[in-house]
Amino acid sequence: IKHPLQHTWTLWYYEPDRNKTWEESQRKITSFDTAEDFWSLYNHIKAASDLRQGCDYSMFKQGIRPMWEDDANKCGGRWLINLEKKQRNTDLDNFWLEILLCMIGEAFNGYSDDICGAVVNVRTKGDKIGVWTANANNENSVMEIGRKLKERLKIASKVPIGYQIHKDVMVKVGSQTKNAYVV
Ligand SMILES: CN(C)c1nc(=O)c2c([nH]1)N([C@@H]1O[C@H](COP(=O)(O)OP(=O)(O)O)[C@@H](O)[C@H]1O)CN2C
Repeated sequence: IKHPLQHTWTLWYYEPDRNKTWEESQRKITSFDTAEDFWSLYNHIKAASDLRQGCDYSMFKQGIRPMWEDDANKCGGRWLINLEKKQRNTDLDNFWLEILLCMIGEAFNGYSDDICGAVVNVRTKGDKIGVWTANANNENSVMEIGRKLKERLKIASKVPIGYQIHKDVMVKVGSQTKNAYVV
Protein backbone atom coordinates (compact mmCIF):
# COMPACT_ATOMS: atom_id res chain seq x y z
CA ILE A 1 0.00 0.00 0.00
CA LYS A 2 1.06 3.62 -0.41
CA HIS A 3 2.50 5.63 2.49
CA PRO A 4 -0.19 8.04 3.70
CA LEU A 5 0.72 11.64 4.59
CA GLN A 6 -0.75 13.38 7.67
CA HIS A 7 -2.39 15.97 5.41
CA THR A 8 -3.66 16.23 1.86
CA TRP A 9 -1.72 18.84 -0.13
CA THR A 10 -2.66 20.78 -3.24
CA LEU A 11 -0.17 22.07 -5.82
CA TRP A 12 -1.08 25.38 -7.53
CA TYR A 13 0.49 27.05 -10.54
CA TYR A 14 0.45 30.79 -11.26
CA GLU A 15 1.22 32.25 -14.68
CA PRO A 16 0.76 35.97 -15.38
CA ASP A 17 -2.12 36.59 -17.82
CA ARG A 18 -3.04 40.15 -18.83
CA ASN A 19 -6.63 39.06 -19.50
CA LYS A 20 -7.15 37.62 -16.02
CA THR A 21 -7.01 38.85 -12.46
CA TRP A 22 -4.20 37.60 -10.25
CA GLU A 23 -6.67 35.29 -8.47
CA GLU A 24 -8.06 33.91 -11.75
CA SER A 25 -4.50 33.09 -12.78
CA GLN A 26 -3.99 30.79 -9.78
CA ARG A 27 -4.66 27.29 -11.10
CA LYS A 28 -4.98 24.10 -9.02
CA ILE A 29 -2.83 21.38 -10.57
CA THR A 30 -3.73 18.43 -8.33
CA SER A 31 -3.96 17.17 -4.75
CA PHE A 32 -2.22 14.19 -3.14
CA ASP A 33 -2.08 12.45 0.24
CA THR A 34 0.60 9.77 -0.12
CA ALA A 35 4.38 9.97 -0.44
CA GLU A 36 4.26 8.01 -3.68
CA ASP A 37 1.74 10.38 -5.25
CA PHE A 38 3.88 13.34 -4.18
CA TRP A 39 6.93 11.90 -5.99
CA SER A 40 5.03 11.02 -9.16
CA LEU A 41 3.64 14.58 -9.25
CA TYR A 42 7.04 16.15 -8.47
CA ASN A 43 8.79 14.05 -11.14
CA HIS A 44 6.06 14.80 -13.68
CA ILE A 45 6.05 18.62 -13.61
CA LYS A 46 8.64 21.21 -14.68
CA ALA A 47 11.28 22.19 -12.14
CA ALA A 48 10.81 25.68 -10.65
CA SER A 49 14.05 26.73 -12.37
CA ASP A 50 12.45 25.84 -15.74
CA LEU A 51 9.41 28.09 -15.25
CA ARG A 52 9.08 31.35 -17.16
CA GLN A 53 9.82 34.53 -15.19
CA GLY A 54 6.79 35.73 -13.28
CA CYS A 55 5.43 32.25 -12.60
CA ASP A 56 4.87 30.62 -9.20
CA TYR A 57 4.30 27.20 -7.74
CA SER A 58 2.40 27.04 -4.46
CA MET A 59 1.83 24.00 -2.30
CA PHE A 60 -0.76 24.40 0.46
CA LYS A 61 -2.77 22.12 2.72
CA GLN A 62 -5.98 21.13 0.98
CA GLY A 63 -8.64 23.79 1.43
CA ILE A 64 -6.18 26.68 1.87
CA ARG A 65 -5.82 28.96 -1.16
CA PRO A 66 -2.31 30.41 -1.80
CA MET A 67 -3.40 33.95 -0.98
CA TRP A 68 -3.31 36.35 1.95
CA GLU A 69 -7.12 36.59 2.02
CA ASP A 70 -7.78 32.93 2.76
CA ASP A 71 -9.11 32.50 6.30
CA ALA A 72 -6.19 30.22 7.11
CA ASN A 73 -3.63 32.84 6.00
CA LYS A 74 -5.15 36.17 6.97
CA CYS A 75 -3.59 36.35 10.46
CA GLY A 76 -0.30 34.84 9.38
CA GLY A 77 2.89 35.60 7.54
CA ARG A 78 5.81 34.04 5.74
CA TRP A 79 9.44 33.19 6.27
CA LEU A 80 10.96 34.67 3.09
CA ILE A 81 14.10 33.30 1.45
CA ASN A 82 15.48 35.70 -1.17
CA LEU A 83 17.82 34.00 -3.62
CA GLU A 84 20.64 35.59 -5.59
CA LYS A 85 20.22 35.33 -9.37
CA LYS A 86 23.04 32.79 -9.57
CA GLN A 87 21.26 30.56 -7.04
CA ARG A 88 18.61 29.67 -9.65
CA ASN A 89 20.95 27.00 -11.04
CA THR A 90 22.32 25.82 -7.73
CA ASP A 91 19.86 26.23 -4.84
CA LEU A 92 16.39 27.07 -6.14
CA ASP A 93 15.20 23.56 -6.97
CA ASN A 94 17.00 21.97 -4.02
CA PHE A 95 15.55 24.51 -1.54
CA TRP A 96 12.05 24.16 -2.98
CA LEU A 97 12.14 20.34 -2.80
CA GLU A 98 13.58 20.41 0.74
CA ILE A 99 10.78 22.73 1.87
CA LEU A 100 8.12 20.53 0.22
CA LEU A 101 9.58 17.49 2.02
CA CYS A 102 9.66 19.35 5.36
CA MET A 103 5.98 20.21 4.95
CA ILE A 104 4.61 16.85 3.84
CA GLY A 105 6.89 15.18 6.37
CA GLU A 106 5.59 17.40 9.22
CA ALA A 107 9.21 18.17 10.12
CA PHE A 108 8.60 21.24 12.28
CA ASN A 109 8.76 19.59 15.73
CA GLY A 110 5.12 19.78 16.74
CA TYR A 111 4.55 23.21 15.16
CA SER A 112 3.54 21.73 11.79
CA ASP A 113 -0.11 22.55 12.51
CA ASP A 114 0.86 26.23 12.00
CA ILE A 115 2.18 25.49 8.51
CA CYS A 116 -0.22 26.60 5.76
CA GLY A 117 1.98 26.07 2.70
CA ALA A 118 4.85 27.46 0.62
CA VAL A 119 5.27 29.57 -2.52
CA VAL A 120 8.17 29.76 -4.97
CA ASN A 121 8.28 32.95 -7.09
CA VAL A 122 10.46 32.73 -10.24
CA ARG A 123 11.55 36.31 -10.88
CA THR A 124 14.13 38.06 -13.05
CA LYS A 125 15.11 40.26 -10.11
CA GLY A 126 15.81 37.19 -7.98
CA ASP A 127 13.78 34.12 -7.06
CA LYS A 128 11.95 33.89 -3.71
CA ILE A 129 10.61 31.08 -1.58
CA GLY A 130 8.08 31.82 1.16
CA VAL A 131 6.91 29.43 3.89
CA TRP A 132 3.50 30.61 5.09
CA THR A 133 2.37 30.08 8.70
CA ALA A 134 -1.07 30.57 10.17
CA ASN A 135 -0.60 33.07 12.99
CA ALA A 136 2.05 35.79 13.15
CA ASN A 137 1.42 36.12 16.91
CA ASN A 138 2.46 32.52 17.67
CA GLU A 139 6.04 33.59 18.27
CA ASN A 140 7.20 30.16 19.50
CA SER A 141 5.92 28.29 16.46
CA VAL A 142 7.09 30.99 14.02
CA MET A 143 10.61 30.95 15.50
CA GLU A 144 10.83 27.15 15.68
CA ILE A 145 9.70 26.86 12.05
CA GLY A 146 12.28 29.48 11.01
CA ARG A 147 15.10 27.72 12.87
CA LYS A 148 14.15 24.37 11.34
CA LEU A 149 14.04 25.92 7.85
CA LYS A 150 17.57 27.32 8.19
CA GLU A 151 18.81 23.97 9.50
CA ARG A 152 17.22 21.91 6.73
CA LEU A 153 18.28 24.38 3.99
CA LYS A 154 21.79 24.54 5.49
CA ILE A 155 21.63 28.34 5.55
CA ALA A 156 24.60 29.68 7.55
CA SER A 157 23.64 30.86 11.05
CA LYS A 158 25.14 34.29 10.26
CA VAL A 159 22.80 34.66 7.23
CA PRO A 160 19.52 36.11 8.56
CA ILE A 161 16.09 35.23 7.17
CA GLY A 162 13.06 37.38 7.94
CA TYR A 163 9.40 36.73 8.69
CA GLN A 164 6.91 39.18 7.16
CA ILE A 165 3.31 39.53 8.35
CA HIS A 166 0.93 39.28 5.37
CA LYS A 167 -0.94 42.39 6.52
CA ASP A 168 2.33 44.34 6.24
CA VAL A 169 3.13 42.86 2.82
CA MET A 170 -0.32 43.69 1.47
CA VAL A 171 0.01 47.38 2.21
CA LYS A 172 3.64 47.77 1.19
CA VAL A 173 3.78 45.61 -1.94
CA GLY A 174 6.70 46.56 -4.14
CA SER A 175 8.81 48.23 -1.45
CA GLN A 176 10.71 46.43 1.28
CA THR A 177 8.43 45.03 3.97
CA LYS A 178 9.71 45.09 7.54
CA ASN A 179 10.51 41.80 9.27
CA ALA A 180 8.47 40.94 12.33
CA TYR A 181 11.00 38.24 13.26
CA VAL A 182 14.52 37.37 12.16
CA VAL A 183 16.30 34.08 12.72
C1 LIG B 1 -6.41 38.55 -3.89
N1 LIG B 1 -5.26 39.21 -4.46
C2 LIG B 1 -5.45 40.20 -5.50
C3 LIG B 1 -3.97 38.83 -4.11
N2 LIG B 1 -3.79 37.98 -3.08
C4 LIG B 1 -2.54 37.55 -2.75
O1 LIG B 1 -2.37 36.75 -1.81
C5 LIG B 1 -1.45 38.02 -3.51
C6 LIG B 1 -1.69 38.90 -4.55
N3 LIG B 1 -2.95 39.33 -4.86
N4 LIG B 1 -0.50 39.20 -5.14
C7 LIG B 1 -0.36 40.10 -6.27
O2 LIG B 1 0.82 39.78 -6.99
C8 LIG B 1 1.67 40.93 -7.04
C9 LIG B 1 3.13 40.48 -7.03
O3 LIG B 1 3.42 39.87 -5.80
P1 LIG B 1 4.38 38.58 -5.72
O4 LIG B 1 4.24 37.98 -4.34
O5 LIG B 1 4.09 37.70 -6.88
O6 LIG B 1 5.86 39.13 -5.81
P2 LIG B 1 6.58 40.01 -6.94
O7 LIG B 1 6.24 41.44 -6.66
O8 LIG B 1 6.05 39.55 -8.29
O9 LIG B 1 8.05 39.69 -6.75
C10 LIG B 1 1.26 41.73 -5.84
O10 LIG B 1 1.58 43.08 -6.02
C11 LIG B 1 -0.22 41.52 -5.78
O11 LIG B 1 -0.85 42.36 -6.70
C12 LIG B 1 0.58 38.49 -4.49
N5 LIG B 1 -0.10 37.75 -3.45
C13 LIG B 1 0.58 36.82 -2.58
